[in-house]
Amino acid sequence: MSGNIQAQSQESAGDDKIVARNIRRVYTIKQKGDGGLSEFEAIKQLDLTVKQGEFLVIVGPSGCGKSTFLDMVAGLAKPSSGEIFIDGRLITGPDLDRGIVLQGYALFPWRTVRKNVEFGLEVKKVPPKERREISQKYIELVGLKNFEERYPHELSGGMKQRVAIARALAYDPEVLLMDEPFAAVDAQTRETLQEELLRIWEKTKKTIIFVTHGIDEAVFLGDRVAVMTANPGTIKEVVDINLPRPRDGIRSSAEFGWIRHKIWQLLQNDESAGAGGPVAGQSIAEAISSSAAL
Ligand SMILES: Nc1ncnc2c1ncn2[C@@H]1O[C@H](COP(=O)(O)OP(=O)(O)OP(=O)(O)O)[C@@H](O)[C@H]1O
Repeated sequence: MSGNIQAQSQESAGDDKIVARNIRRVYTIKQKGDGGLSEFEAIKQLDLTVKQGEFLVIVGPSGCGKSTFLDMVAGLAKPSSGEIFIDGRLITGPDLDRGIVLQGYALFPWRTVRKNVEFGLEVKKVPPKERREISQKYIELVGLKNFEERYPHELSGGMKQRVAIARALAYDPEVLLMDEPFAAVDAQTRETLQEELLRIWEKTKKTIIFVTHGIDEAVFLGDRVAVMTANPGTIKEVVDINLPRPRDGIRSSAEFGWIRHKIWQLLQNDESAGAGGPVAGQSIAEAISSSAAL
C-alpha cells in the first residue's frame, strides 16, 4: 500500500473505484484595499461515485470547480471538508495509481518523446530495457512511431498531447484524470484524439475522469456525464449516456442529438454563472459550446 493512502481509512469499495463524499472546498482570498482575508466557497456538497473501468465526464460553466475537484482526486489539493476514496482508501496525496493529463501539455522540453514517456517508469525504478519496451508500446499506441527522438518543440500541438497521454499511460495508473486535455488543438485533431482515447480506454480498461467544456465531446466519450453548476460548484445531475460502443459515426445520430440537447438544457437552466461565465446575451450552454469550438 502506498504511503499516501491511510490504511486506517479503509471502507468497503465493491466496484466503486472513486467515491467523493460531501466535498467542500474553500479558498482564502485577500481583499483589495485593506488586504483583509475572506473565504470563497468554490465547491459545496459535492457527491460523486465513479465505477471501476468507467469513463466519467464532468461538464460545467467556467469557474464551477471542475479543476479544483480533479486536483483533489489527484491528491494535489485537499478538500476543506468531506472525503475522497480510491478503492475504499482515503486519498491524502498524489500517487502513481493516478495519472494526470492537463491542458497545455506540460511536457519536459529538454527530454525527447521517448524520455518524456519514460519519466514515470524512471520514478518507479523500472530497469532501462523494460522501460524502453514499455515506452515503445505506448508511443506506438498513440500513433507516434518514428517520432521517438523528437523534442517537444519539434512536435505539433496534437502530437504533444499524444505524448502527454502516452506518458500518463506508460506507468500503468489505474485511474486517468484528464483536465481539458484536447482544449488547445484544432477541431479535427480533437476528434482524432477523442477516437484514439476511446480505443486506448477500451484496450486498457482504465477508470477515467475527463473534464471538458464541450458538450459534444462529453456525450461522445462518456459512460456518464456529470453536469456541474457554479456558485458554489456542485453536481446538478449525472446523465447516463446509453449510446452503443464503438461510437464511430454516432455524432450524426438522433440519440446523440437528444442527449446533447438534454445536457444543453441542464446548463441553460442553470441560473448561476461562473466567474468566467457567459458574456451578455449568451447563455451558459452557448458559452461552453463556443469556447470548446464544437
Ligand atoms: N488558488 C485559488 N485561490 C482562490 N480562488 C481559486 C483558486 N483556484 C480556483 N479558485 C476559484 O475557485 C473556483 C473554481 O475554479 P476552477 O479552476 O476549479 O474552475 P473550473 O470549473 O475548472 O473553471 P474553467 O472551466 O474555467 O477551467 C473559481 O471561482 C476560481 O476563481
